[in-house]
Amino acid sequence: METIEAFAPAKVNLTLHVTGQREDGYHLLDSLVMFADVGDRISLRRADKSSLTVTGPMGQGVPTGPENLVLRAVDLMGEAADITLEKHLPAAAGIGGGSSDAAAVLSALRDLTGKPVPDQGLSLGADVPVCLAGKAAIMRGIGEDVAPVDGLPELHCVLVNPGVAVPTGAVFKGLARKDNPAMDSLPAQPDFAALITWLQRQRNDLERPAIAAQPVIGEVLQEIAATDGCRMARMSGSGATCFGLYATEAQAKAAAGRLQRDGWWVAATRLS
Ligand SMILES: C[C@@](CO)(OP(=O)(O)O)[C@H](O)COP(=O)(O)OP(=O)(O)OC[C@H]1O[C@@H](n2ccc(N)nc2=O)[C@H](O)[C@@H]1O
Ligand SMILES: Nc1ncnc2c1ncn2[C@@H]1O[C@H](COP(=O)(O)OP(=O)(O)O)[C@@H](O)[C@H]1O
Repeated sequence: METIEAFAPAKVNLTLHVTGQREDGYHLLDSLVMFADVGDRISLRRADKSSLTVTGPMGQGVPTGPENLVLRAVDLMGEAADITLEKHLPAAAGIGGGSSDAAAVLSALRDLTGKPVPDQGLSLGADVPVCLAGKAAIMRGIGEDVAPVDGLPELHCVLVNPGVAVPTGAVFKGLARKDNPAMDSLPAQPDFAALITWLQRQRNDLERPAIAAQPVIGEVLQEIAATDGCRMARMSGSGATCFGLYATEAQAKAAAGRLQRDGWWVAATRLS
């Protein structure tokens, strides 16, 4: 049977405004999301019974049982498959590793079988619909409302994770306010300078509670901001991964070199 190779890119929340809370406890978001050119790699083959092998430099500690989001994605599609998941992204890191893996599997099985993806995969996680869209988008609701955004410039970026896992639910619980202002409207077809100017006026509302839980995130942000050419530094998702944005690839690569520390995961990448 045919083996399919799929790429599951890191998701970066360039902004993350928490604008309210539903009765079931989930929070309403307003977030500009882009995708990196670093990510996990998946190979998948339909089978009579599902199996999963996890490999790769960041594979340690990733669940290999039915709780892994790739197996839950196969189940959701009513299929069975042998999967090898090569982990390059840190888990529980605010860059959607598990959600992006799940979305890659959903999309591969949708293409292979012609079956639709139930509810855009929302039942697997609030980040799955935007990962399934797989391109720059504004995400609203709890994550189910995804509006693709065209005309953004590619961004040179450094991602830094200090090796501490931050549980998403706990960070949301630490928010002082749930009803923060939404994003300003995004300028149409912004160039790099205009996008940076706009981004600097927006926020990640989860940064403060994440830093309270893991103060090292504050250090990471300061260290990124101090690198040559850094135009802005912010945390992605519920952390602990933070990003820096640069005008050139050379600056992003030089910054990645300077940010290497024992136990830190650092990647120079391009966001689109
Ligand atoms: C915060 C975000 C921003 O993109 O990213 P990550 O930090 O996970 O990467 C996402 O909304 C996370 O998406 P995902 O990681 O798929 O979340 P889920 O598994 O659905 O939810 C984990 C927990 O986060 C909280 N949660 C999540 C999403 C949301 N809109 N409101 C919430 O309150 C809930 O407590 C939930 O139990
Ligand atoms: N394929 C997967 N890759 C990474 N983590 C996974 C996967 N499947 C399930 N998990 C579990 O999901 C949790 C959140 O992981 P992840 O989606 O990477 O984080 P985040 O939502 O912060 O971006 C982890 O703690 C891990 O135990």
